[in-house]
Amino acid sequence: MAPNPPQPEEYPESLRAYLGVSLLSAVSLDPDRTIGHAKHTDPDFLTVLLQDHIGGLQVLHQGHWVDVTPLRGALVVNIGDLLQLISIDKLKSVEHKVLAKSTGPRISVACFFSTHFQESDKLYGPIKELLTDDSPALYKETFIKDFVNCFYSSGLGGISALSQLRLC
Ligand SMILES: O=C(O)CCC(=O)C(=O)O
Ligand SMILES: [Fe+2]
Repeated sequence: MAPNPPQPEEYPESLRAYLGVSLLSAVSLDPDRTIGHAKHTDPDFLTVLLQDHIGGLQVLHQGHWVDVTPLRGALVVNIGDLLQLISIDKLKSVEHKVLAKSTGPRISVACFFSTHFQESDKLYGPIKELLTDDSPALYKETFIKDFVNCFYSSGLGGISALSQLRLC
């Protein structure tokens, strides 16, 4: 029998404080009902994606949309906006979208790492150790709840929540 997965309160404190807990969400796309999932970056720290064999996920790479080949059992790890914010652009969130395929309905399982599922009054800004004269702060500090609210009020494809916090 598979062991029970650790519960969020069992995660190491350092991981919980930075990346938060995860939310699992199944995303299904039926080609008869939709053309896909609009382009966006994820408003979290990391997203781990399990896909099926249908495919459809594309990432923007050097100005071109590139298909992510669906590999059975492979996990796709996307960097989210909050990791870009705290790493002051050392790690960049990936723009992605999903196209519905005529070959059939598609199911993916996304695990979003963020802290907005728990009450927190922590302000997120640049990791202090990364700040130097050549690498100054690029974004205003933010509460995760404000960041996520901004993401949802901008809508997919709108002005990203991250760019609204950009200092220069
Ligand atoms: O279904 C996928 O492969 C990606 C879904 C996604 O980008 C999201 O839920 O943020
Ligand atoms: Fe996404």
